[in-house]
Amino acid sequence: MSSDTFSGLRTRGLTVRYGGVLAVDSVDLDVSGTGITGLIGPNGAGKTSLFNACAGLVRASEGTVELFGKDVTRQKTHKRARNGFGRTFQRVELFKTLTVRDNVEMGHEAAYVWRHPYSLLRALPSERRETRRVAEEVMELCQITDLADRVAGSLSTGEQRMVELARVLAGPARLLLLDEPSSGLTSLERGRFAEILLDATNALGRGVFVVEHDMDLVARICTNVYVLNFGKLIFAGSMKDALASETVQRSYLGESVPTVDEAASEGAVNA
Ligand SMILES: Nc1ncnc2c1ncn2[C@@H]1O[C@H](COP(=O)(O)OP(=O)(O)OP(=O)(O)O)[C@@H](O)[C@H]1O
Repeated sequence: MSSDTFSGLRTRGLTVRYGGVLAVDSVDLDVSGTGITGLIGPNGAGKTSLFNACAGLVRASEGTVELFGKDVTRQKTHKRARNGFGRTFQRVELFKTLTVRDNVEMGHEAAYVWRHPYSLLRALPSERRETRRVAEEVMELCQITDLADRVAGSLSTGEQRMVELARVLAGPARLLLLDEPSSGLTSLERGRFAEILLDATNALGRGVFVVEHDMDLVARICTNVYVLNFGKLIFAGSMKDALASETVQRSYLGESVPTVDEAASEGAVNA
């Protein structure tokens, strides 16, 4: 691995095997801690396995994972979270019986628990004030302030996705790993999600690494993209170049990938 410090997520030779199945084959990533980077590929390409190996949910068979200059390859998930990772899952995972505000505040309180576990019982008044301030700020950015007192379980999937985003933004993570955030959303909701994600991560200076099947959404929000096929990286570069790449088009044969012209005509490519 090169010794220079990289501000984001860097993997070298990252490999994941499940018994005889080679799910991720010696992948090198340099995902910036700013802007939005996509990870795409056909079903079974190894995207979730790669994501999980980065977050520490799956053990790397070989290779290294570095986060903001720190080698986290042997660290457990919660330690990687302390080093800057935030994560959302394919299925929305909120505390369904709590209010939206409580869910979002919990994203912020997690940072205090690491510093002093007693905060679970009693937070300092200054911590409570800061938690409330941050929660209000991210709810505003995610346009869910009017839902703050609603119970999370009573919301639509689209609304719950925004709460999930607000919760991870309320935390200390510098790089957010979003696993298919548009899953279960209508096309109208996807457009709104894209706008809010771009604005909120820009405003807060966070980086995003996103696995997403919806190519229109990927083309709209991602500056750079990695493409996996059969566990191997087959493309790494700008979104514009990915849309123009024959290799990428071939790996998606049968799936709907917007052409460069289509993406540009929608004002989509975020170069
Ligand atoms: N726990 C597991 N045990 C054995 N094989 C697995 C396991 N998880 C994934 N695989 C296999 O590893 C390969 C990559 O799977 P993975 O879920 O990472 O791909 P993916 O690109 O995320 O797919 P999808 O887009 O369908 O979610 C596939 O061949 C899959 O069958």
